[in-house]
Amino acid sequence: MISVQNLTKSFGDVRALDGLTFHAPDGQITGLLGPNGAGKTTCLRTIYGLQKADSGQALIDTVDALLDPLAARRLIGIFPDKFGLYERLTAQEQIAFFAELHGLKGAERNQAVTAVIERLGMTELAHRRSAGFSQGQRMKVALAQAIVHQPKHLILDEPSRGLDVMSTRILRDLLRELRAQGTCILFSSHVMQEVAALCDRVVVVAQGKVAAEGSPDELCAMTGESALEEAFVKIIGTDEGIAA
Ligand SMILES: Nc1ncnc2c1ncn2[C@@H]1O[C@H](COP(=O)(O)OP(=O)(O)OP(=O)(O)O)[C@@H](O)[C@H]1O
Repeated sequence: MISVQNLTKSFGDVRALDGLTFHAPDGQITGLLGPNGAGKTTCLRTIYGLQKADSGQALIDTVDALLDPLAARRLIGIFPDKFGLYERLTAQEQIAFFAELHGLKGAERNQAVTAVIERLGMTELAHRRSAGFSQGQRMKVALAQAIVHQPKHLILDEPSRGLDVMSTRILRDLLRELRAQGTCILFSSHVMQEVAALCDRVVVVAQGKVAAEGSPDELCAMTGESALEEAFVKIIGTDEGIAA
């Protein structure tokens, strides 16, 4: 479970997070939906312990990410907004490196790496260096890195950007499978279709705070709209920064 309480964060005059509070339960996919600049990435970076909030609390199970960012990170798999790969490493070496960072060693590490490569259908890529990989191939390596240690929590920042239909489907199938296994999945997006297709719960963020939350159906009912896109526009009062 990931729980965010009253997070605030300012960059100079910009208030990126302004008392953000929400809860992402285990075994559910929670989507942070908001226009450009709403504070989604800042929130995810805070939960992952990459950024210190000015005040508030981000709990991963019982671990406070602001007090103990390293412990928080161990409980989470992260699919970041910009995934840099080590171009000289093969996909397999790259994934093994991340497995080691998460404390897996020897036979346990090798088994975990082989399992994730098979699960994501990457066998043909495994021994190729990542220089020259397509966007979809890069996505698979980044995803494999994020889940190789079988984290109980998975955070994804705009996961389907730049992906073709096949890669998007692989990603969605995997997220649904992980949800069924009880993983707490939190992802940010400003793509309406992605959120409507995947999320059990949607947290609508605008100007660093929660503007509304609920299932896609609840948000539609709340606003008297039949489509999530229209509901969203009604909630935040503009369609700027949102993709269908
Ligand atoms: N390191 C930083 N320095 C200065 N301002 C920042 C920094 N990081 C974020 N901001 C500002 O904080 C606000 C929230 O940014 P954030 O990246 O969290 O939004 P977002 O919802 O992820 O947007 P997008 O959908 O465009 O990625 C924006 O106004 C942004 O310009």
